[in-house]
Amino acid sequence: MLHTDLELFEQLDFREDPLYERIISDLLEKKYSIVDDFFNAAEVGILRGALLDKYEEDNFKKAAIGNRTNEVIEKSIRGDFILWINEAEAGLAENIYFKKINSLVNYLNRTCFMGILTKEFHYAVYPEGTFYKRHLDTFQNDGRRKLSMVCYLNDENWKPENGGELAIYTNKDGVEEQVNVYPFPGRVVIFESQELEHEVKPVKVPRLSITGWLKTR
Ligand SMILES: O=C(O)CCC(=O)C(=O)O
Ligand SMILES: [Fe+2]
Repeated sequence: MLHTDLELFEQLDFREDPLYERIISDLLEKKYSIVDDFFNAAEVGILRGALLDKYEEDNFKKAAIGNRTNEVIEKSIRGDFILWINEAEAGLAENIYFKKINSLVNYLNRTCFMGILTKEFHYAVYPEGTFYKRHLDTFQNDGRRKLSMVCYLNDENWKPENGGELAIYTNKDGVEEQVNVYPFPGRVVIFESQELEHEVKPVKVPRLSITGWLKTR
């Protein structure tokens, strides 16, 4: 087999990353992965500050269901407010975010041929009393969504009693199981968009996050 110098260089350059390897094996095994402290407290603080500034400037809009050209606002299904993030216009906070996400995406593309070409992310605020009923993310009519990623930006005092847990419904040999993921700050949950139904339980204290999708086209 012939190698160009570049290919050889890329192989030498490759370093196995234990965290990313764990995410990949979780995804293969159970279709989801939960990583605590994907973002550290300082990073979460910066991201939360950026989110709150934009929220207070009234830049968020009620989230809709359906795809982006055929949106319907349905409060009985979801009650969050969102702001799409444009990577080309990313500020300091968003750059911190994308740096880490891009590193993961590069690793996934390099090691498991996932072919992730595009991403889309939005900030989300779930005010008190809101929720997002059980759904599949392809419900958004977007079959290109492969992996869903949610990063929680709540403050360090977040308690399970605040509600707003993400319930992921898994299926083991035809038996459904519910996995509850509490939205602790810095935690990231990644799951297969087309495989796992999930819901956000009613929140009792405003709940902050960045949600996004890694897509094949
Ligand atoms: O915020 C979460 O935990 C999940 C949000 C979600 O399911 C979505 O936006 O599609
Ligand atoms: Fe979802």
